[in-house]
Amino acid sequence: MDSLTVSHKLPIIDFTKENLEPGTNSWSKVCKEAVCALEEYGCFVALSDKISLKIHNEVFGALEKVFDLPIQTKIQNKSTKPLYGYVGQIPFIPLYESMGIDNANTLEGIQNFTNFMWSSGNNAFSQALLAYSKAAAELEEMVVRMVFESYGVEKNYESHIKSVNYLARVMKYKEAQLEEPKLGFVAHTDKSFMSTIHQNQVNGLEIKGKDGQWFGVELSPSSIVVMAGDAIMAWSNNRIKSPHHRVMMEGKGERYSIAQFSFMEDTVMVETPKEFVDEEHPLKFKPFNHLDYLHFFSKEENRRLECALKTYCGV
Ligand SMILES: O=C(O)CCC(=O)C(=O)O
Ligand SMILES: [Fe+2]
Repeated sequence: MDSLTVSHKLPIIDFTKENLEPGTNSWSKVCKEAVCALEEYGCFVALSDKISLKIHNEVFGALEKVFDLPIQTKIQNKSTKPLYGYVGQIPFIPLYESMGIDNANTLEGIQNFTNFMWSSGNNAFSQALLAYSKAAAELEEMVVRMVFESYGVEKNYESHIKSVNYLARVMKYKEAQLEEPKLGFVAHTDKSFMSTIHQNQVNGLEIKGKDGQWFGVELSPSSIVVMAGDAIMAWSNNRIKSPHHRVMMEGKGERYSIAQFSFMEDTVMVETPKEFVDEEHPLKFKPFNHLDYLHFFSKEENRRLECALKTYCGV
């Protein structure tokens, strides 16, 4: 990183306040901070008491165990949905390995995954992941509610939440050896509506600011990054932009992280509410099916587009 990068710091927003309920002063304050940060950076760090130290320790203990399984077992993590299965052994990002757990905030979703990894399941793993996934989903839902409220479309919130599924991607990054490239994962924007990212004690996530500068994010055990994906960018008619981010393994130790992505169900379209469109703000993106967008992005020829969303459904 060059010296200019210290000029940015991702906003840290405190979600641990007591009675953080809609209608309270603390809610309005956090709401303002969250929407401001999303509009400026596309993401922020949330301090959350939903992620207790117990949940944090158990989830990363569980991740170490699953990544220790033989590669033949890990590649059993497959899905009919594109980009939902095992990813690893990629020559240009040799430090990276990850697996996907669909419907991660339900016991059924997690057990479906554990039954492929361990012939008789793994209850400790399932419970640890489920506790984390539910807490992260609750935090995301709170942020989504704040966004809908502050843009005056809270009437759409309940139906939005009912149409969301969560994919958790669990990740392991090996420590980069001397002379080895440090790139853990390539620069990209998330294809989700929104994402949450949590890590063990090893940093590595970097965000690209609006001015093009990359800067690092330092996280404590109770902090989670909340990040806008391409779908909220389309939904919000570009008010919130999905930020470019990457992982650089500069430090010591193995990094484990868990990114949880919300995707809209197949039965609904990602669509900009009419409230966001007027003469001054013409419609930027046509309505689209979220899974179809993933199919589009998963094609090799579309992976390096500057803005896949614009190519896919830009007006
Ligand atoms: O590991 C991380 O911190 C980020 C991973 C990520 O950006 C992703 O999986 O989309
Ligand atoms: Fe990402």
